[in-house]
Amino acid sequence: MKVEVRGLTKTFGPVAAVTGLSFDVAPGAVTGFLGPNGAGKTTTMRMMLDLVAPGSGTVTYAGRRYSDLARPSAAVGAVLDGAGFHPACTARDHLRIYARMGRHGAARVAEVADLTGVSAFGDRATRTLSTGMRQRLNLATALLGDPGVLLLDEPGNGLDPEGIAWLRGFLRAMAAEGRTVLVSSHVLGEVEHLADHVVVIRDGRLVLDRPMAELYGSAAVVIHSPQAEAFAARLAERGTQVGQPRPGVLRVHGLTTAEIATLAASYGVVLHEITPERPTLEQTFLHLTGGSP
Ligand SMILES: Nc1ncnc2c1ncn2[C@@H]1O[C@H](COP(=O)(O)OP(=O)(O)OP(=O)(O)O)[C@@H](O)[C@H]1O
Repeated sequence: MKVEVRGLTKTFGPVAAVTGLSFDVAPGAVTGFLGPNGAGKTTTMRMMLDLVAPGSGTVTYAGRRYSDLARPSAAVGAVLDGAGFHPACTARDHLRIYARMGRHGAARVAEVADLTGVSAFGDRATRTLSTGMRQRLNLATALLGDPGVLLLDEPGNGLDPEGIAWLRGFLRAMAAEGRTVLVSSHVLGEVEHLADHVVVIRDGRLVLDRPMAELYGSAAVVIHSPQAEAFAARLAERGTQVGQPRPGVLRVHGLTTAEIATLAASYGVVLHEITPERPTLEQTFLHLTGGSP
């Protein structure tokens, strides 16, 4: 289900939280929604869920507004900051209550608990849960309606490295099933190995909206070779841009690792190491926007 955000604007008194914001979120992919603290990510996501009324602009899901969806929680699953649990409720009871409210069927409780790892602490009172466990429980709640769209506000908050790796794999699998996944983060590196597409906002305005692959389009390849000088001369002869940062090391532009390895083999050049140089998302962001993230 494609999500279309068009011309969203929201002011809180004198604060312009979001201004004329438009972007699409495509199905079958993970879109990273990035911006520094206070950029307007949460406000945008709240407007996407009809929790905050926009000053102007629209959000549609496959052409329909959130309020016009027949069963919103079966179409759009969301995890926003500050979701509350009844403290005395167990994690599993919390899921049961939400399953009943959304008319999702009792069998879904065990399914989402297994999917998200909540089963491991299902009998514990929610007040005793760690931040990471709460994140999992929020995610499980969002999944009860088996929604085609997932909107997640900083879902990595409070997760340990293992939890983050799990979340990454989980969200990639959700996208692979054809779902539309939007994940906000103020840590640009967090979505680096997760998102297919990035939407970056700052001060409530769109800064960048493009496929992740394009962010790395101009990356160089660094090679180590005992015949670096000879190889550099060969590459330069065929018009390839090549630099030599230090003896035995070359930085090659405009060729893939496979093309370089094939050329080296054809020239009888031994390579010890061949590494695509991927600038971090932070560096790329700085380069593209000329500001600090
Ligand atoms: N209810 C509100 N009343 C007044 N100002 C608000 C309200 N909600 C948000 N703001 C302001 O709107 C701006 C955008 O905030 P928002 O929470 O959307 O940013 P964010 O990108 O989610 O930030 P963070 O990464 O810190 O969560 C901020 O200046 C914030 O102070």
